[in-house]
Amino acid sequence: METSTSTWAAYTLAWLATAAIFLLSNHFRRKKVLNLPPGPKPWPIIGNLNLIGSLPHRSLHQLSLTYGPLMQLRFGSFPVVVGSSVEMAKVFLKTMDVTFAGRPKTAAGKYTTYNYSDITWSPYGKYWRQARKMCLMELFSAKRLESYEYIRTEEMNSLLLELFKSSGKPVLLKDYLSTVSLNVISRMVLGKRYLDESENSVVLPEEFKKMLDELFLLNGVFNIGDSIPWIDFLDLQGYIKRMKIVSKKFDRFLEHVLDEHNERRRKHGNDFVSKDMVDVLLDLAADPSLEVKLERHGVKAFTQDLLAGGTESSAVTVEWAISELLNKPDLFEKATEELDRVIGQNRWVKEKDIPNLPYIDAIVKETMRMHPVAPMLVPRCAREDCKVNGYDIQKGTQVLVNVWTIGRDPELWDKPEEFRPERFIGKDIDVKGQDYELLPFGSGRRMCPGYSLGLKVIQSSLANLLHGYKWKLPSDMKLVDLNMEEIFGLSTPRKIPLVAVVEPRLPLHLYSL
Ligand code: HEM
Repeated sequence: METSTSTWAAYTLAWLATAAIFLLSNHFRRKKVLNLPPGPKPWPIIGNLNLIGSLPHRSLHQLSLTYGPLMQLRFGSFPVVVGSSVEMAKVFLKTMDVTFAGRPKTAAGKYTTYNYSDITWSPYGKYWRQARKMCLMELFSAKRLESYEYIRTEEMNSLLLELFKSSGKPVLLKDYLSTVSLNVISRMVLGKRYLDESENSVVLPEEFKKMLDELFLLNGVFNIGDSIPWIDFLDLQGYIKRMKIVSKKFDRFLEHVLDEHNERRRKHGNDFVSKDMVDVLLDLAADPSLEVKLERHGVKAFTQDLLAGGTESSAVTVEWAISELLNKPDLFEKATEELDRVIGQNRWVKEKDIPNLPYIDAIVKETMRMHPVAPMLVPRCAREDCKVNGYDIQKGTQVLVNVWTIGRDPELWDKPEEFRPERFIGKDIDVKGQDYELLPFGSGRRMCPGYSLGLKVIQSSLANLLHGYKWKLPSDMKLVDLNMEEIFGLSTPRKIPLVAVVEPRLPLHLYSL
């Protein structure tokens, strides 16, 4: 009996030893065979998170100077690959776009976008493809954008009037800009300003702007729990708590919007005509032929994406443009010389004038080169194991394309630290995802679907702000005091919002719009 027990024990031991050797050898063979891109050595548990500061695009830029344009790091337990050159951007966003068209799973996607039901965070697949088709055919078609031009003009006029009322006094520019963007997008998406105090709204405009700022920040931050999942429940930075709070506030607002839209639909019966983007989304949600059903939470998630995407980014870009120009007064002169020559002193700039204003266009491009709203785009994710430049990239690896680094590459740009719009004059470089040295909207399948709306709002607000007003810093501030630092989130605004003083520069009758 004793002999048979010890025989069994010996058998089991031998079996376990063989299994362990097999598993270990497999593990080492796999490790040896994988040829990962170069990168800093990761620490246990935290990986390379210790190397990432509060401005991650700058930290990764520094690392890329050591490890090259294709490097691999570990954020906690997850591999992250960073592309920092035109060639790498082309590989990730063009040549191998389908492979890298995924998005990583993040707490932000889960808690703030109805469990990845929006466009930005939804995984690559039928649902997302259908969403993009809706954007292309319905929401952002040239015809639809044109049909909303009158909204953009009315809102622009009210910005120009409001600024006139504050002439000579210090103004917080971003507040004015985000009001215009919010009103434009709100009227296009929701059918009315909604956030007017006079409209008895569920959320006041100031509160809504704070909600958007919070949403943008939380969608861009490095939440440690995303990288080290087993401590996720501790919510060490408190971000998840904040995500839940902000998404509850959005949900209350979006529920109200959908109820009102459905009520209007019921009231008009068969005579109902869709007039805004929520109507279009509700039409699609009711369409039985849709390949993937669009549920109520999907309509809410899309609506939130459109409101968020459309408000913050344009305001941030115009604020940076004016800040850079304040730093270089001679550029103001060049811009106003062009405006006076092309538009004249007796009218405001219209959207159709933009193609005739190459210097304004160059200022916008130069601002987007130096201050891309999303300096590393929105993270992508490898959908399968693959090879890039001979290196192995494993399925699930997060991919960042550092367009901030590309914008500072001295081999591409002469004196890249200088704000010089002239560099774009006579050059055939555009921002629409075809020229990989300038990708403020990304490129490829996941490129920003709202880019043409964003560009229209940015170009015409900047042109009119420069045409209609002289800009200076408040009298108690000198140029050297103008802090040009940024903060990181899903957008990258000025750390200290710009305060400036405006004086009208056109005949006064033009300001009674
Ligand atoms: C200055 C204006 C804007 C800038 C700089 C900007 C920038 C970007 C960038 C860099 C991306 C990620 C692209 C990628 O992953 O390759 C993106 C995605 C997106 N943007 Fe924009 N955007 C702007 C305006 C807008 C507007 C006006 C809207 C909608 C009203 C919008 C909606 C979106 C959406 C829904 C996505 C996610 C696309 C997807 O994952 O398929 N954006 N944007």
